[in-house]
Amino acid sequence: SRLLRLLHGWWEGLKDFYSPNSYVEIPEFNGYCGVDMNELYRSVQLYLNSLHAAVHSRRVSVSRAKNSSHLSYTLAPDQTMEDTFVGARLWWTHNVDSVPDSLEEKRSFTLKMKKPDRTRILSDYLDHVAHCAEEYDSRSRDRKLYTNNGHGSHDCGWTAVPFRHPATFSTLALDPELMDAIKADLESFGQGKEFYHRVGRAWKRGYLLHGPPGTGKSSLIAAMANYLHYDVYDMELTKVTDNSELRALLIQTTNKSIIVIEDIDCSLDLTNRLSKPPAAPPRRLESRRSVESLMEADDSRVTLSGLLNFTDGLWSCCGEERIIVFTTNHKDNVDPALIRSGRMDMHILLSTCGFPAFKCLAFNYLGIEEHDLFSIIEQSIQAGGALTPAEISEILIKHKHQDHYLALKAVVSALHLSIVTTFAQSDEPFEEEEEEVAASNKGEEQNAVVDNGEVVDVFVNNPPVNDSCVTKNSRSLTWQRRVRYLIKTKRLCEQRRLNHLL
Ligand SMILES: Nc1ncnc2c1ncn2[C@@H]1O[C@H](COP(=O)(O)OP(=O)(O)OP(=O)(O)O)[C@@H](O)[C@H]1O
Repeated sequence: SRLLRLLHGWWEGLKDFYSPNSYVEIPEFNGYCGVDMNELYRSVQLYLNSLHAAVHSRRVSVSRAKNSSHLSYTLAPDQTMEDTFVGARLWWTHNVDSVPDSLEEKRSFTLKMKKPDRTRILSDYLDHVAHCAEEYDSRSRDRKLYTNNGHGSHDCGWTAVPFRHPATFSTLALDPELMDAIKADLESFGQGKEFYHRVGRAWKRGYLLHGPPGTGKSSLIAAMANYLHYDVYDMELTKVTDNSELRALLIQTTNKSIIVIEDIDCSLDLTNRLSKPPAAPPRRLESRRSVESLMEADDSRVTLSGLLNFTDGLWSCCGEERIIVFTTNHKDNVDPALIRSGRMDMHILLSTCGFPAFKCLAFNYLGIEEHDLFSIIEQSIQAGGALTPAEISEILIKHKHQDHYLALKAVVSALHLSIVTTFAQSDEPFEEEEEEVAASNKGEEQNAVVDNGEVVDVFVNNPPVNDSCVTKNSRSLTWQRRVRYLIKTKRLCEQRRLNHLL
């Protein structure tokens, strides 16, 4: 058989010599032992998949991984597919040979091209294949949502589920300028490989999302992950035993991922750099690990310096293309060291719904782009009506089977209620002149009543937003001031009812 192999090799060599074509073999494994996977083989597989092997070749193998929503196509054995690159024609063939006395198979791709093209394009073409494969992989693979299960052992690491959050930048109700700024920042980060290498910085970026509950911090993270096709690592800091476990978790994260620590201000007492006990246990700290654990030596818990190292120490550079996101409802409660520029590069304030953001929600939930009540809603927001996107979404969901008018009227009522609530809580004094004018608007108190816990007010059908009264000295008194005055004098709703409402 040795002689036969020699003759075969000699014959193949002779054929190659006289053939106008050149052949490149790309085996699945490097060497003969079958353990060292050849990255290029996988790249070719992905590349051919990206060229829609299913369409361009007569016979393909199709597979789907467990829990995956994607079909994966590969050239069937002995099938060939043509490609072109800078004017050259190339042919890929998939070879699958059975290994004698074994159930295993030996797989490889053969690339055929004209001999002159080999020196001209081969190296560039293979770079192109690897690059396209990487792109395709990051766009088409199923992404994962990881969480640290926190059983206390250092090797427990992360557990993953498929990441299928539907939030995208088009479903997100956000100020358009802010949205554009975030998208531009993400894009420049995603394409920043060369830049980060050139300036000697780790290819990572930090975002601090802050704002009241229900303003879309989690939704924005999901939209960012969907936009960049990244995995998400949702780190529960209270489940991390100490700094070395934190480091171990960091090392296990993959490139192209977003590492999220939500509610950073109440995950742990990180403002306490010295080992003194905190005044009160942090809100979400488990009782077992509360005060006592914080009093222990630094290396037995997660400390601020551990977290600082996590975000920008040497270990944070062990991967590439990673984003770290902190969220908080109270930015002031977060240690400034943790969110200084360089660690948290972009601070994003998410707050109550502006009018463009409201329009986005109205389109998403009701499918409308315009409505007569929109102008009242816009004016009500300008007048101080403050509802979070979560609150507006709730109202729209509740009324989604009703007439659009009723749904939007409910939004107007809620906006006015929020104004009334704010004014009722304010103790800003009125000027005498304002009181005088407000008191003369008797009609309003008749119409503006509280009915069954809902504000049924004149403003819905008869928007008073721009309808300001003019005082004797030609000073205008806005309707908001009148509402405030009416509340103050208990004409709008007597205190008892207001209390009930609030
Ligand atoms: N900006 C937004 N655009 C679209 N929907 C939003 C937005 N903000 C909130 N929502 C809706 O409200 C729900 C809650 O929002 P989300 O969890 O993102 O808020 P959050 O700011 O992270 O709140 P928390 O601080 O309590 O975690 C979401 O499921 C989403 O439907």
